[in-house]
Amino acid sequence: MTVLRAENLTKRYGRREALADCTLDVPAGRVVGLVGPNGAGKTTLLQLAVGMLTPTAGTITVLGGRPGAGPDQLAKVGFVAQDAATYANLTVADHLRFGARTNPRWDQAVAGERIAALGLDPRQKAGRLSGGQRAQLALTMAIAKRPELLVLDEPVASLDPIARREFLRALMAHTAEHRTSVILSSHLVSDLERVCDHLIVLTASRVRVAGDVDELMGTHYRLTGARRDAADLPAGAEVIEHSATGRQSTFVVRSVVPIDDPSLTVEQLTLEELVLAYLSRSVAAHRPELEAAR
Ligand SMILES: Nc1ncnc2c1ncn2[C@@H]1O[C@H](COP(=O)(O)OP(=O)(O)OP(=O)(O)O)[C@@H](O)[C@H]1O
Repeated sequence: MTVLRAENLTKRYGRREALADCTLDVPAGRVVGLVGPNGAGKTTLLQLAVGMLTPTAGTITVLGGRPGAGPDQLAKVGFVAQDAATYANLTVADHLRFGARTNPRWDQAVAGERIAALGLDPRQKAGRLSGGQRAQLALTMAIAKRPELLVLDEPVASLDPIARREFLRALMAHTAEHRTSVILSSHLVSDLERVCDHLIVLTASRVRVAGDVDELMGTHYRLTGARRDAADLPAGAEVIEHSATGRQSTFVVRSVVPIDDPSLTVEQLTLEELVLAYLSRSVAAHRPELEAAR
């Protein structure tokens, strides 16, 4: 089953393209990491997925339905926005009561346990919580809804390192137990490396690469050897990043067939290195003088 399918999905604000020609097919049951620089279009894609925005062109379906189309669709998707929106004048307990009234599959036990484990005072008003505590409250609301898909826009950005680790651990435990699909955006690639099994890299409004992490790790390589042009690499190797020092060339390539060239040293990449290669390619494309100087 597909959790999110997008075909030529485009969102424009006037003449500015926030997302362009995005085609994706994300299988269910994955924890998807959405990564890209500021302004790449991550929030736009997530808001299209939950129905807060409508496409300018193209289509998007989530769990087989149109995002935001009616109560059934809304109940299936939990969303935590970048600013972890909560109601400043409502207490933590009010939030849980509100969640129980408005969500048909609400799990009060899960909500209560999480609030207790976090040490949050149920009588505290949300406006008096710290940014990180508000993020935790918003995540609790989203989890207790028992959604089939959790969409989290930079959920750990406001958390300290320990809280971040706990947050991701709780998220993983929950998704494993309830088989929830998750799409989360983050700038912290090392966090994504720990928790994600599917990756989408978005730069300058476009999807640069998307796929299961295992598949991506098995088709990307670092090649090092005597200085040469990209044209002299084995057939089928798509160059993602290229640098040269003195007599040596280094390439990050994507290739579906194994690289068999004794004049090259072939190494596996970490997920972080793979992501950085795509991000730096996008920087080079926007600053051609950098590429020329390499
Ligand atoms: N309401 C809006 N009106 C006009 N332009 C917008 C609007 N919302 C977003 N944009 C533009 O769309 C582009 C993508 O924005 P988006 O918020 O999706 O990026 P992002 O990848 O989530 O960035 P960040 O990592 O900084 O949160 C940006 O150029 C942004 O300025």
